[in-house]
Amino acid sequence: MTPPSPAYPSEQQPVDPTVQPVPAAVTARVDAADSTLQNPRSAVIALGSNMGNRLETLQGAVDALEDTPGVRVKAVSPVYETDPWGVEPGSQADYFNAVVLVRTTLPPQALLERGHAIEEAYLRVRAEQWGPRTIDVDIVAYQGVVSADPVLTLPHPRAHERGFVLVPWYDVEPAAELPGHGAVADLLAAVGRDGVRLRADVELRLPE
Ligand SMILES: Nc1ncnc2c1ncn2[C@@H]1O[C@H](COP(=O)(O)OP(=O)(O)OP(=O)(O)O)[C@@H](O)[C@H]1O
Ligand SMILES: Nc1nc2c(c(=O)[nH]1)N=C(CO)CN2
Repeated sequence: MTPPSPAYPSEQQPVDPTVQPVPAAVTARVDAADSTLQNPRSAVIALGSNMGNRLETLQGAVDALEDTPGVRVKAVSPVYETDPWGVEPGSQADYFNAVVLVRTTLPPQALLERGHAIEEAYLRVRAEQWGPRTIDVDIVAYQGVVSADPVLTLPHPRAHERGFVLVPWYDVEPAAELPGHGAVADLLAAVGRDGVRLRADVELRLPE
């Protein structure tokens, strides 16, 4: 009878058969996430609502962003009441719009997913493009990132032509630049403030 073979070959370290080698791509992703954690990025988020209690919903979205691990809300713009953009005039209720500046250790895709989760929490229905909604959370810009990926296009592909984004963004960050498009101040001068009215009687709270 042959003797049982030793548990480990005598000249080698014990090998745990349940441990798989970590692929280099995974190591690179973990390292990249580590460096993001130590180095928060700034992002600009546009909020819009034209169904239900618009102010309460916008405030809920601001609070939900602040409650997100890895997201700090740094500034919240005044609230603007705006004509629905991109649709037949009078076909939808007016929007409340605002812009939020955040610092985040989340990568762009995770920030988008958080935005979608907030939309779902407010029972947003995606029935038609530019249709009415309880809440819309758009990532306008993420640091200087430029990407044509349709799942997350950065900067937002239509931000530069939307007064309802540029007006509140300019309020909270007058020197801002939209990557690939130039200064927000110049874009705003070109687009104008038509259909974007300050609602000085309401305001969003910056979470403590
Ligand atoms: N920068 C971005 N911010 C938010 N969503 C984006 C962005 N870039 C691409 N998307 C994608 O766009 C898809 C449609 O988004 P959404 O339903 O909010 O469009 P919309 O608000 O009707 O129109 P618009 O994109 O013109 O604001 C989302 O599922 C998302 O994956
Ligand atoms: N005024 C206004 N119009 C819009 C808005 C919005 O937030 N405000 N969002 C849209 C799709 O993102 C389409 N049209």
